[in-house]
Amino acid sequence: MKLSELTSRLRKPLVVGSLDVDVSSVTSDSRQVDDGSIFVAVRGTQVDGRRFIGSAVEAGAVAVVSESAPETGDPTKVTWIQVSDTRAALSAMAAGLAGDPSRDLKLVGVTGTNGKTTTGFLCHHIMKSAWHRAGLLGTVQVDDGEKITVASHTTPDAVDLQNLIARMAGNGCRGAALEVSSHGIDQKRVADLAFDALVFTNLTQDHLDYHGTMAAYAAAKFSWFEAAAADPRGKKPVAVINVDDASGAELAGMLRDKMPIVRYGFGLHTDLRALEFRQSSRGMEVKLETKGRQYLIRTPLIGRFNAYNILAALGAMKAIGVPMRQAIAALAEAPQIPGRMEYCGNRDGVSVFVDYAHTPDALENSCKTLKELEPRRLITVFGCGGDRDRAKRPLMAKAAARYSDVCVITSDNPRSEDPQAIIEQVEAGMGNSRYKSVADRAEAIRIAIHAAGKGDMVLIAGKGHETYQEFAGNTVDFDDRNQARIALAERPPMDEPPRKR
Ligand SMILES: CC(=O)N[C@H]1[C@@H](OP(=O)(O)OP(=O)(O)OC[C@H]2O[C@@H](n3ccc(=O)[nH]c3=O)[C@H](O)[C@@H]2O)O[C@H](CO)[C@@H](O)[C@@H]1O[C@H](C)C(=O)N[C@@H](C)C(=O)N[C@H](CCC(=O)O)C(=O)O
Ligand SMILES: Nc1ncnc2c1ncn2[C@@H]1O[C@H](COP(=O)(O)OP(=O)(O)OP(=O)(O)O)[C@@H](O)[C@H]1O
Ligand SMILES: N[C@H](CCC[C@H](N)C(=O)O)C(=O)O
Ligand SMILES: [Mg+2]
Repeated sequence: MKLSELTSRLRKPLVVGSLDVDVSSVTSDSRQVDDGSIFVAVRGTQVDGRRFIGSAVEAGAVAVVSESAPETGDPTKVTWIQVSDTRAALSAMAAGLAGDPSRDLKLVGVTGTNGKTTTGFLCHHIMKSAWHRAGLLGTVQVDDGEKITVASHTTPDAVDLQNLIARMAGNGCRGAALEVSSHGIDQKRVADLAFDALVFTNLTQDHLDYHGTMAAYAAAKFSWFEAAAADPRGKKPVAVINVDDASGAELAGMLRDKMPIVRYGFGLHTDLRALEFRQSSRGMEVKLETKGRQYLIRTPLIGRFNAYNILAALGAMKAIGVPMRQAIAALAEAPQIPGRMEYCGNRDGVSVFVDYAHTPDALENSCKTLKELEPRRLITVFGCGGDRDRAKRPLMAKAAARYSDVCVITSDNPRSEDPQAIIEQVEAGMGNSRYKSVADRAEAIRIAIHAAGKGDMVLIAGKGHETYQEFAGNTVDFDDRNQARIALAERPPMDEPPRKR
């Protein structure tokens, strides 16, 4: 492709050099530059990508995109393009090179603090049952329609994203579900995708390390909807919004005259309304009303929060034209979503669940869900990630303490932080509740499962599907589910009642 075909997509570029150049790829990482690449020098959160312009040119870059005027290099050899927003330029060029693949399939995007992965999996499952092939992209895995691979980000960078969507379309996927993180929106990773349905699940505290304030965090989420309303890119996108959530209601108000909206929730003034919800340890039933008709949904998922995720998925399916009855039938066979309320077995009457709750709201929801199943005691093992929102640590403690009989505070992914210091910040929120702190996560899981008695439930929260634990400078293999199974298998024998002579 000629460089000129891509620069036509940029906002007011200042070009020094020739546009009649063949280009093969675009990247913001100098380490991925090849002959014919365009190097986009992004000023990142850690380093300024302009530092790598020299090495990118040496590696074969034929064009450099930067927010500053040419400084190095020879514009007769390397074309220099100055723009005001390099992340936007990266996204626009990536879409151009990939051939705007989001036009070729129905694309559902899901944003919100909690529930993106779950809703994404549900949409993917329903689309697959309706259309045979569908794509999925999110925190846990990527399904390109032919192969499933492990994901590195919730929302990958614009180049990987565009290429993955192109692969899905090429593999015959008629639709795809994509998790849209606030980082992804803010860093314009999704800026050049045309969505058919944009789902908003909820907004509660997380990621303040990145966004600074809840207002900025909300603004990032809202901007994705506003952009789609202002520039639908040839589609007629529908916003699917949880209006029981205060931010969701605010968003629906903002979008009222700008795009079609499907409002969902348990409250009145919804287009998809849950009327009743009943659960057991084996699944739940939700009675739903839409357009004056009632439906009964049966699914193996549990938890009121999952009733919301089901409404979100059904709202998205409605937006992309999957018939309601077909979608509901598929939900009866909903898959186990890795690490989301995943049942890990029962021994001696002790049952163990692993869940990815790593925000105050999620932890409260998962503890409450298990407590509602009336265990003798709920024992919760959890910790908080390092190098992430610190303000959520005592709040997660408060949420866990509220519904658990005993907590075991441990390490999540400490990353560069001191594990003990994180634990102390968690302890600050425990109040007078019963807890024990054990920094070693395997040991904490073992202690919780071995201390449990008949009728108790153990919840291991925070890491869900993760198969590693990240410490300063080293990442080790670690899987809560395996640790839970090991601890269950190694449970010491229960005290036998004394035999009568
Ligand atoms: C804070 C954050 O979001 N960082 C992401 C961001 O990095 P950045 O733009 O700040 O990059 P940087 O490290 O400062 O480097 C600046 C530029 O120099 C380039 N560089 C750097 C070194 C070099 O030798 N050559 C070179 O060209 C880099 O490629 C980059 O373009 O863009 C990178 C490329 O897309 C991401 O890999 C990186 O994710 C980091 C690893 C990360 O941990 N991100 C997390 C917080 C994240 O994105 N999470 C969200 C939400 C999770 C959820 O709630 O589900 C997600 O979507 O996964
Ligand atoms: N709709 C919801 N509302 C509140 N909590 C939820 C909801 N759905 C799931 N949860 C809780 O949040 C945890 C994470 O769920 P899920 O992975 O679906 O969210 P996510 O938005 O993808 O999270 P992440 O941002 O980390 O990728 C679950 O394990 C559960 O405890
Ligand atoms: N996508 C989230 C996942 C957090 C998971 C938790 N285990 C942690 O490490 O804090 C993040 O990167 O903030
Ligand atoms: Mg996710």
